[in-house]
Amino acid sequence: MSFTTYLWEEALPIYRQISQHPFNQELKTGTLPVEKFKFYIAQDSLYLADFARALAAAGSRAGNSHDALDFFQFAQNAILVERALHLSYFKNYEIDNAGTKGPGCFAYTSYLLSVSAFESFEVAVAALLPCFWIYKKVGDDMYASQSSGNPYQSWIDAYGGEEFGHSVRKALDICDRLAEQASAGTCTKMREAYLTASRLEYIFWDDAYHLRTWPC
Ligand SMILES: Cc1ncc(C[n+]2csc(CCO)c2C)c(N)n1
Repeated sequence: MSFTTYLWEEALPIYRQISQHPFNQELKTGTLPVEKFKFYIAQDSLYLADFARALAAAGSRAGNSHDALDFFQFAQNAILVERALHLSYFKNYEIDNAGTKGPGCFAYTSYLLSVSAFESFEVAVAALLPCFWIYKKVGDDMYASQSSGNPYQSWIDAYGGEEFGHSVRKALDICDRLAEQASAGTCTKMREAYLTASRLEYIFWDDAYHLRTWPC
């Protein structure tokens, strides 16, 4: 069994909760209240800006130029996605300001930035992987059961598409190759990082669903 297949199985209970979360169920059927989608989009634009920095920081510490280039390309892509979000969704949904990070977005971006700066490349790759893989699976699931006239269809199309699938495959292959060469101790840290980032993905959606901001 490949390392990433093992990761998927270990984190399956978290993925199931994400996939069954009312935010994603209502996004899929198009019944998600618009203020929850707007909250999510604004937080996601703040997330993507830091996610791109984390990808570039991890890439700068890659062991070879191929992996570095892939991570720099992922970083470039995250910035382009963020820009597209601003141009289209911010305009369509009349969001004039992304505001500041809420608790889940803050926790997730702070975690990815610190792992990418202070842990090994291997552990950083494992922490950055759920962002790709969980979105691919969530996107595929929504793509497969489309409801006609869904106002959120363009969001679903972005993550269910082929081009995105190619990036996910690359990230998975890098993670598997690194794990094959890593010590048992590093593999344990990779698993922990993957699980932590998966839980933070859950919290990100849960915060949007409950429009959660700081308690004080
Ligand atoms: C909270 C949150 N997690 C994951 C993604 C998905 N995502 C963002 S950028 C990118 C590809 C980078 O090249 C992917 C897969 C998101 N949008 N928001």
